[in-house]
This record gives sequence, structure tokens and C-alpha cells, in this order.
Amino acid sequence: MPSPRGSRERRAAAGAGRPEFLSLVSPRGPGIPDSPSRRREVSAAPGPGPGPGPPLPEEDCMKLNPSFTGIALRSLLAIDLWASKRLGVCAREGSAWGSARPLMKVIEVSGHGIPWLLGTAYGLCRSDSSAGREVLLNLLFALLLDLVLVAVVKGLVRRRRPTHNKMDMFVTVSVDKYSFPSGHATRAAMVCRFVLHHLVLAIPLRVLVVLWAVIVGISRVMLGRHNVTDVAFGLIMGYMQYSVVEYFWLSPLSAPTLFALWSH
Ligand SMILES: CC(C)=CCC/C(C)=C/COP(=O)(O)O
Repeated sequence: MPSPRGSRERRAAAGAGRPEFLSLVSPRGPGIPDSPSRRREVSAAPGPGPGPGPPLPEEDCMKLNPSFTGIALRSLLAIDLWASKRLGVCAREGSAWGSARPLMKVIEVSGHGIPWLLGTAYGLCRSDSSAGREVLLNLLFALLLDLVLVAVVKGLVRRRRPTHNKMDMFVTVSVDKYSFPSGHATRAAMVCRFVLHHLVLAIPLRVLVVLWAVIVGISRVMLGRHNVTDVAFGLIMGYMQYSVVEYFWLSPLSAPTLFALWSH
């Protein structure tokens, strides 16, 4: 009767020569690059068996039988990388749609945090109606909240930008080397909901606002800045951020000191 450890070793040995099994048999777990120094560490570590080698934790059995969710997630990520690379048609000047890159970069600036922050602050200073000031103050709060939340999620997830991205973006901060989620997509979705709720606009203008948000999202992938999932998650996150802003809506009643600062 073969022991469970024996059969585990046989399975590991069988998979060892096949790249598709390497991440499953490796004690490092998937996704961490192998290196000679790492291999030396592993072979030097004491093991329970007769030969050198690290003890195989019980979780390894689970890695050999990845769950349906694990397989689905890995497949989704593989499709995401493949599709994002194919859709990054403006990633370089020499790319298939490289001539559209300058236009994509204008769209990029239209969704950037700096023009939105400066524009909102300027409007706030110039506004002479209390209703206008209330809306602009909340927009400013929304934009700052968006920057903080995106920075937190980017810092936690730490997903690198696609390799085909050329890092020539207009004003970035340190977390912007990460791509999940797209800050442009969160801002576009949040601002879009905000504007539709608080500005009385004719239908064609409302359609234009929605189109702008969608185009900002699509342009992130076309420029090669993001993978599709970064943008999809960003749009959903931005949509939900607006609900947070609505919930904590600042008014002269809830934040009298803040409003006193801006009243002339
Ligand atoms: C410096 C300020 C105020 C905002 C940074 C805006 C920015 C560069 C966001 C990154 O967006 P993506 O994640 O879509 O590339």
C-alpha cells in the first residue's frame, strides 16, 4: 500500500519536467519566479524524508487539486492578458492604430485627476450660489476620496501595468506604477454618475457624459495602460464610490464649518 507521502512525491516527480505543473508542484506556490538562490535555499532545508528537501506541507495536496474557482480565475486572467495585449492597438507609435495615440492621450488627460481637482477647486472659489458651492464641495470630496481609495487598492493588489505599456503618462504618483484598478476608470464612472445626478442636462448631453466615461475606460486598454479587468473593476468601483459620496453628502447642516470657509 503506497503511503500518501510516497504518492505525493511520485506526482511531483511526474509533473516536474512539465512546465504546466511547475507552479503546482513547487513548494513556493504559483506565481513567484524561480531562481538559483531560491533553489539552493530549498535543497538546503531539512526535510522529513531520507533525502534533502523541504517538508511538504499538507496544503500541497490541495494545490495538486486546484479548485474550480482557482482554475476559472487563472483562465480569466490568461484571457484578460491575451485580450488586453490584442486591444492595446495604440500602445506605441508603431502599433496598429499608433496614429490615434495623440487623440487617446487627450482623452487620457480629460479623465486625469489634476484637471478635475483644479477645475472643481476653481469653480468652488468662483461660485456665488450656495447650491453650486454645495455640489462642487461634494465633487471635490468625491475626487479626493477616489484618489485615496484607488491608491489603497493599487497598493494592496500591486498588479504591474501591461508589459506593452509605454510609461509616458501625464503626472503620476508612486502607486500609479500599478494598474489595478484603473484610476481613470473609477474617476470617469464616479464623475459620470455625479454629473447625471446633480446637473440638469439635456438628453444629448447626458448621453455624451456616459459616452465620455465609456471612451475613457476603453482608451486605457487601447493605450496599453491597463488590462481589461483593471478597467472593468475600475468602472464598477467608481460607480459604487458615488454611492459612498451620496451617503456622506456634505451640506451646510452636516458640515457647517466647512461651508463657512467657502461662503463669501
Ligand atoms: C496626481 C493626481 C492628482 C492624480 C493621478 C492620476 C493618475 C495618473 C491616475 C492613474 O490612472 P490609471 O490608473 O487609469 O492609469
